[in-house]
Amino acid sequence: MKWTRDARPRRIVVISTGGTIASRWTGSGYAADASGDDVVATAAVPDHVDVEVLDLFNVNSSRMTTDRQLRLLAAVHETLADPGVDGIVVTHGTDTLEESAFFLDLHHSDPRPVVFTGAQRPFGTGDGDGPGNLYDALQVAATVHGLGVLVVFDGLVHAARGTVKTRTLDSDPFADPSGRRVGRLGFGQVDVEREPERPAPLPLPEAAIAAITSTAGAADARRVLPRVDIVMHHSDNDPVLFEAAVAAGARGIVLVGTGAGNATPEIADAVARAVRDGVHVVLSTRVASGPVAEVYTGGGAVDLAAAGAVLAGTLRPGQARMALLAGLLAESTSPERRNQLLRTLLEGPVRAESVLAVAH
Ligand SMILES: NC(=O)C[C@H](N)C(=O)O
Repeated sequence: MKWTRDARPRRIVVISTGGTIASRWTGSGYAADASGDDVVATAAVPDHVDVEVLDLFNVNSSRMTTDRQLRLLAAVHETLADPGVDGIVVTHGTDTLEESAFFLDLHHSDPRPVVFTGAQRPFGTGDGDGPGNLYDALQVAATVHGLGVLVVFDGLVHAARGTVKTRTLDSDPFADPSGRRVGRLGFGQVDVEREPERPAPLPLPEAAIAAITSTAGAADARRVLPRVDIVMHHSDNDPVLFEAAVAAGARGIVLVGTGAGNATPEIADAVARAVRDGVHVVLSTRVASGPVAEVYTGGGAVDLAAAGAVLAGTLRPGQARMALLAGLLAESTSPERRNQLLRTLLEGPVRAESVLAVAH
């Protein structure tokens, strides 16, 4: 379906958070530095679009934190409280863009779009890709609705869910390795090829947002924000790092298995102990695409699931961690209900069961 727009002026708010699109040379490397106004000034603005800028923070996105992601979620929510706003563009570093975009998508209940974009080449360079990406993101934010949180990069439109950074430096760094993109841009139109599948949005995590904005500050936030770790399996791995995460106070751990989500009997025992102690474990994979699936025993996903791990579907580890974090931040009464919620948040369009049905 092709989306176009009439001449009614659209009000789009650009929320600036840093990344390469705002990065300048510091003398020893690039670092986020330029303001949101400066970033917007580099780009052409589509016809009939009025842009307002909100400078939220300015970091390279490898320095993203739960605290900052909650601030971003709250800023989006407050911005959309104004019915005169037509859409939002978030400029963000590409390293963890997939995490913030998905975290926001899990909580996004408004038909107005939130569009993430950034750059692979730095601010103010002649060959920079930031200005073009920002133009496209403004175009999409002013044109579509009802598609949730989107990622616009290099002329392509992706759903937040499932889309990850698949190339470190290319100008086309994002893709869903297990699915299809949402669409593409061209000649003032947005061509939407599929509608993203999204679970029912979660309510805003009010207690966590109150904690990070409270005067009690960091101490309060540490008490409320759950620690969620990622531990990767490999040949010769033992449970030491997994157990270190439990000892550090993790309330959730993403276990990144090999293959379709496999590890060892010793890791499966460690998972069972952690789950018994109230830690939520999600099983993802270090393979680039495809779902985790209960195929193998002897420490494989069959045993990890029996030990209490919840399978991450086709979500890669960073996004599986976001679903786990969102599940832990949501009000819930019992571990069983939370696991049920996690299954809903993790489950994507490609379901392991259907793959297994073919495999048997
Ligand atoms: N291209 C980028 O934006 C990478 C950058 N290091 C970041 O994520 O902030």
